[in-house]
Amino acid sequence: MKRVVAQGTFDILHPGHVHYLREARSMGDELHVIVARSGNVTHKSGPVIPDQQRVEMVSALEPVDEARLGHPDDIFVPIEEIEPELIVLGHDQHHEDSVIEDELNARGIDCKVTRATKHEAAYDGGIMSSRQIADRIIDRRS
Ligand SMILES: Cc1cc2nc3c(=O)[nH]c(=O)nc-3n(C[C@H](O)[C@H](O)[C@H](O)COP(=O)(O)O)c2cc1C
Ligand SMILES: Nc1ncnc2c1ncn2[C@@H]1O[C@H](COP(=O)(O)OP(=O)(O)OP(=O)(O)O)[C@@H](O)[C@H]1O
Repeated sequence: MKRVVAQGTFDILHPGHVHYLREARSMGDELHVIVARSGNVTHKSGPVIPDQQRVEMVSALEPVDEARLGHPDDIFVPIEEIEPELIVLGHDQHHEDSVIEDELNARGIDCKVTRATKHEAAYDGGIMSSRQIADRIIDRRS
């Protein structure tokens, strides 16, 4: 069984998320998803959907075998628990591949890191970003 890990905020779901999770799942036999705690989403506006609700929605997606809320302080704790062979970073995730690889090595975790591809909308008007969906809601409701 090759376990693969994907991760992210997954605030307002869209086809870009489905693409990423399908691609990550295709790289192994079992897909585990770590959902970022809102307190750890500091590089952009925090999610509007509560932590447990984002986990519930990600768990319901077809490529996902298991989704869990991330650790509050140490992002490598769930990795140590899951013991994946591969971590699949999203195409635009701000984490540096080499920094994660170095920390995995430092902790003696035998796990590779790769990056997924970007998904473009397959039709006119598709919105492939939670932030853009939120912006449109604000725009249309104000
Ligand atoms: C390998 C890895 C493990 C992560 N584990 C956690 C975690 O345990 N807890 C958490 O809150 N976020 C975790 N994250 C999420 C990030 O710290 C960051 O919040 C996440 O990339 C969300 O931003 P994004 O949706 O823009 O990618 C992890 C990210 C990576 C790459
Ligand atoms: N269009 C897309 N194509 C491929 N992967 C995507 C796409 N959008 C998001 N992802 C991936 O899904 C994971 C979770 O993404 P995230 O929750 O940051 O969504 P987002 O829509 O990019 O958010 P925001 O618009 O708020 O920045 C990340 O690994 C990200 O790279």
